[in-house]
Formats: sequence, structure tokens, C-alpha cells
Amino acid sequence: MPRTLVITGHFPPEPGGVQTFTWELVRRLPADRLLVVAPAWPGAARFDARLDFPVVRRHAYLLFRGLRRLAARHGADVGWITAAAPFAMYAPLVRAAGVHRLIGSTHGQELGWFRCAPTRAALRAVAPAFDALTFLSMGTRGEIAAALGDRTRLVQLAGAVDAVRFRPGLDGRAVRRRHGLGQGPVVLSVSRLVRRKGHDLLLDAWPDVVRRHPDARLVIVGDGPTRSHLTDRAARTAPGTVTLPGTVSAADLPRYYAAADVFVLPCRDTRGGLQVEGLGLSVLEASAAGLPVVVGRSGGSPESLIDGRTGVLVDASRTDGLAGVLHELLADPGRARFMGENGRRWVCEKWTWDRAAARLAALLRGAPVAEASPEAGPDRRDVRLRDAVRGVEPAWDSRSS
Ligand SMILES: Nc1nc2c(ncn2[C@@H]2O[C@H](COP(=O)(O)OP(=O)(O)O[C@H]3O[C@H](CO)[C@@H](O)[C@H](O)[C@@H]3O)[C@@H](O)[C@H]2O)c(=O)[nH]1
Repeated sequence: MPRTLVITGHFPPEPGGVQTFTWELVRRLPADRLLVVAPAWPGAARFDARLDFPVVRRHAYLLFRGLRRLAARHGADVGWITAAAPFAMYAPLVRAAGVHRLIGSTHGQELGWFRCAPTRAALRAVAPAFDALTFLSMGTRGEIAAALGDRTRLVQLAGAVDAVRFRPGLDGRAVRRRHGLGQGPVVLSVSRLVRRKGHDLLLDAWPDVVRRHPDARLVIVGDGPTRSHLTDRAARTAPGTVTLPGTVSAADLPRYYAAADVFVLPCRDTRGGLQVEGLGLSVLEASAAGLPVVVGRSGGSPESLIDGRTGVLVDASRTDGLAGVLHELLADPGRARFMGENGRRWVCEKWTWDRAAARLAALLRGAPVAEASPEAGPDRRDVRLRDAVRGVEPAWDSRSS
């Protein structure tokens, strides 16, 4: 097994999609050969102390400080840069430190980089330093391939979901009580609160849903720059029917899904297409929990569901359409249940972290890997989670428990 250096701008205990992606894959790599360089974050020391591999913490944009020395001391021969925008810029430095095989991953933000001339040129310039760049979804692949041509190899490395942690049948009553949600239907969204996730559109649509379902409640879990704006907007447009609890602990998160009847991620492209969804891990979590999902079209988001079977794909900027789809699912619990059951079955078969980790491990070894992830079907390969990290939760600081 090669000695592996992982450079990431996104690592627990900070919550977020690239953080989840990095964590679930890193914890499946052999620990005695692993060094992670990650940003400082409140509570990180306590989190790192429970891991069986070292994590070196730096200021987010100063991850490169001492990188060459660290890589040399670790004797790293392979490297993984977990988010190409902006950390692909470190690739030449990592190569110079003696890393002879380097993999980079892209998510959603790289599409914005490719759509803007200077950052596109920068990514094109460093692309040959990678043996392979991974993409999340076929929805993001086209633009990445068009921008990079044959400057590096492109291979799919999609996210996945922990279908044991997120599963049907958990008890959501404590969450309902905590937030005074009552007995009516609950619509849930979980995400970092940034504009492209579209919660402003959801709040525009919501009064129409409440008009038809007066006991319905909307819960928007997560934190971010738009939270206070959303809180004000909710108080104005649909007072008493919307809860924004902020960040919830990793331990508590599955119970929020359990408290809900429908999940929604109303994402859309923003900033003239510079901000795009890569896939949508929270959508997979909701399906794993057995919820029907309503998803806005943006980048790779259509691949996070089977439209009509596990949920409904919408143009979230058409708020009347969004309200109509939410209303239909709340009005027809049989259809909602059918979609939730299909979604659970689908993610259990297709979206496994073990399968994704096996692909990453093969890429790092230089073993042959097909460009696209295999289609659905139970995965027989078994990259086991090490016991030492099995019980470690990515984020525990909870303002809601
Ligand atoms: N515990 C906890 N987890 C949270 C919270 N808020 C968000 N999360 C977690 O953060 C993740 C959000 O991931 P995504 O829905 O995928 O969104 P993202 O942060 O924009 O992620 C980006 O990278 C992903 C991975 O490649 C992409 O799937 C996604 O589309 C996007 O490009 C999910 O695992 C979700 O459970 C919170 O308050 N508490």
C-alpha cells in the first residue's frame, strides 16, 4: 500500500458535502499509511484525537505551508486533493515533494471555475499534474471534459450515503417536540445555507403550500450566509410555520429525516451559472431515510433521484410549480410512500461508500478503473470501515440538542 497524502479544504467536524465526501472516503483508506492536511475548525482537536491517522491542521488557504516538508517526512508517494477548486493549484508543489501519483476531485464549484476565463486557464494549466481528475456526475462531466480536453484523465467518483445511519424507522418524535412541529406533515431541507440551494425560492412557494395544508411545517436544517435573511423572510411570509434550527449534530441529523414526510432541495444555478450543484448528498440521505425527494435542476442534481420514482425533479425558480409538487406529495401519502420506498432501495444498491472507496483506492494504486461508475447492483467488494473510526461522528457541536 502506498503512503498517501490527502490535502483537503473540507474536513469534519465542519459539516458540508465535500466534508462528508472526504470523510467517508478517507476513513476507508489504510490508516497506517495516511496523512491528512486539513483546515483548522472549532472542535477539530477533539475530533482528530479520536482518529487512527494524523491530521495536520492549517488555516484554510494556507494549507500549502510546510507541505513539501510534511510530504517528504511522511514519505508520501501518492496524493489526493479532494476539491480541485482551488486546491488543484497545489498540485505542482505536491509533485515537487516527491508524490509520484496524484488524483484530484471535482464537485460543483469547479464548473464555476471552468465558466470563468482566468480560473479556467489556471485549472487547465495544473491539470497535467494529475494522473486523474474525478467528477461526481455525468451532469458535471461534459463541461469539465470540454474545458480540459485531453490534459488529464477523467474518472467518475460520485458521492454516496451511509444507509445504516440514515434509514427508515428511526424515532423523529423528539425532534417534532423540540421544535413544536405538531402532528401535521413536515417538509425538510438539509444543506449549507448558500444562495444556490434555493431556500429563498422555497420560502416564496411555502405560503401556497400552507394555504392548502394549514398544519404543514417546514424545517430547514443547516447554517450559512443566507440563514438570517431566510429567518426574516420566513417570519414575514409564513409566520409560525418555518423552523431554521441551524447546525444540528451528526448524531441528531438522522432523527430530523425521521421527523419528516417529504424532503426538498430546491437548488438552481446562481451567479450567472458560476454556482452549480454537483450532485446533492443530502438528497441521497433523504432517500436512504425513506423520504420522497423534490429536487431543483442544477448541474448534476438530476442524478440524485429517479424522477417520478424516487421523487420529483423541478425547476425550482418556478415557485408555483414547486408549491404544486409539494402539495401533491402531501396530499397523496401513498405516492409519497411509494417514492420513499423506491428511493431507499435505489440508494442501498447504487450509492455505497464502500464502492466509491474501492474506486478511489484503485485510482491511488494506479489499478485499472472504468471511466464511469458501474450501474446499480449490489456491491460485492468489501472495503471495511476500520473499527477505530466507525463510531466517530463528523460534527457533534449541536445548538439543538
Ligand atoms: N450534521 C450536519 N450535517 C449537515 C448540516 N448541514 C448540512 N449537513 C451535511 O452536509 C452535507 C451537504 O452535502 P450536499 O447536499 O452534497 O451539499 P454541498 O455541501 O453543497 O456539497 C457539495 O459537494 C458534494 C459532494 O461532492 C456534492 O454532492 C454537492 O452537490 C456539492 O457540490 C450532507 O451530508 C448533509 O447531511 C448540519 O446542520 N448538520
